Amino acid sequence: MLPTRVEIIPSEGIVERITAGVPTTTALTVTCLPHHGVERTVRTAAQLAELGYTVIPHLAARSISSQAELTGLLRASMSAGIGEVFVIGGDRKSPAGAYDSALPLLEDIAQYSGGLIRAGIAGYPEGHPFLDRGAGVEALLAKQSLASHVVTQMCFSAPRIHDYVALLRRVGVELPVWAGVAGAVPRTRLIALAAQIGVGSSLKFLSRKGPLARKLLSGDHYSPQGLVSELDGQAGSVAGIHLYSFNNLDPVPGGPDLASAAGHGSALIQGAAHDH
Ligand SMILES: NC(=O)C1=CN([C@@H]2O[C@H](COP(=O)(O)OP(=O)(O)OC[C@H]3O[C@@H](n4cnc5c(N)ncnc54)[C@H](O)[C@@H]3O)[C@@H](O)[C@H]2O)C=CC1
Ligand SMILES: Nc1nc(=O)c2c([nH]1)NC[C@@H]1CN(c3ccc(C(=O)N[C@@H](CCC(=O)O)C(=O)O)cc3)CN21
Repeated sequence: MLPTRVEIIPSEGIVERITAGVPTTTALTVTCLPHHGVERTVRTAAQLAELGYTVIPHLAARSISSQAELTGLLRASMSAGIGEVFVIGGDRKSPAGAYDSALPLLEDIAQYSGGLIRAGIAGYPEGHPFLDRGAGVEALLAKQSLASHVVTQMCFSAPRIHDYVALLRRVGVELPVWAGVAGAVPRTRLIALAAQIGVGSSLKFLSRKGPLARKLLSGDHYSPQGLVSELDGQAGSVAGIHLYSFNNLDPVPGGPDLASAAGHGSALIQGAAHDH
């Protein structure tokens, strides 16, 4: 069974919700949204790390204003026992400082942490709103010597993820790839979020697939369980599952109890299974 990490948004009250319902054995990643800022991400990640979770804060280059701010963020992370971050350009329209994309930030993280912090970088199996496929792959090639793994944008198709991993291997990207999978979130919210973050085309792809799409998107909640089983069944292609929870941490009514979840049999994945 593939290892799973659960992505959360550092919104008000999230630490309390997590401690109430998520076992400390669940690895968590904390997003960095433009309107939240990076300090909030690192503060939340440090709190959760001190409570015993393995936590990976997202550092968005365009939200970091200076090298001094970066060293402060790294110090706070390392003193909470955090040994890994996820580095992205970030959605901020104009950069807050000199870091305008992931690469220069990765370089400074390696330097200031003395190579002690691992870094994940983003991959786009479904394409990207403004990076064409070639530019996306070029960016990965430029970053790979400073990174430990790739995490994909939300994706809804196992073959598409496998094709993407094969493409990366062909062009010389050797990093382990974690497949980005949407959690058991309400279907209408998932569709709105997908459009917002630029994976709308991926959902259109699904809608062309007739009965399969209807099955995936039917019921109140999307269920990632089928996709996760397919990825599990093809061991060796992906290194793990990165579950975008969108803070939907509550077990779906009638689903299994999240607090008793183990491994990636997490209720966050299984919760919506009864929908189908
Ligand atoms: N996949 C994910 O989980 C997430 C993706 N994103 C968004 O995906 C985009 C690419 O980020 P990375 O994959 O880290 O690429 P990157 O930072 O390595 O950049 C690749 C290329 O895109 C340009 N670029 C990056 N962010 C930009 C932006 N906001 N506006 C205009 N140009 C930009 C860079 O200058 C560079 O030429 C960003 O907009 C990022 O915010 C944001 C958060 C999470
Ligand atoms: N372009 C891009 N930006 C991202 O931030 C991002 C990706 N792609 N792809 C993968 C994940 C998905 N992410 C998301 C997407 C939406 C929300 C979201 O729920 N936004 C709420 C605001 C939440 C809040 O302020 O507490 C919204 O209504 O916009 C959070 C993280 C973060 N990641």
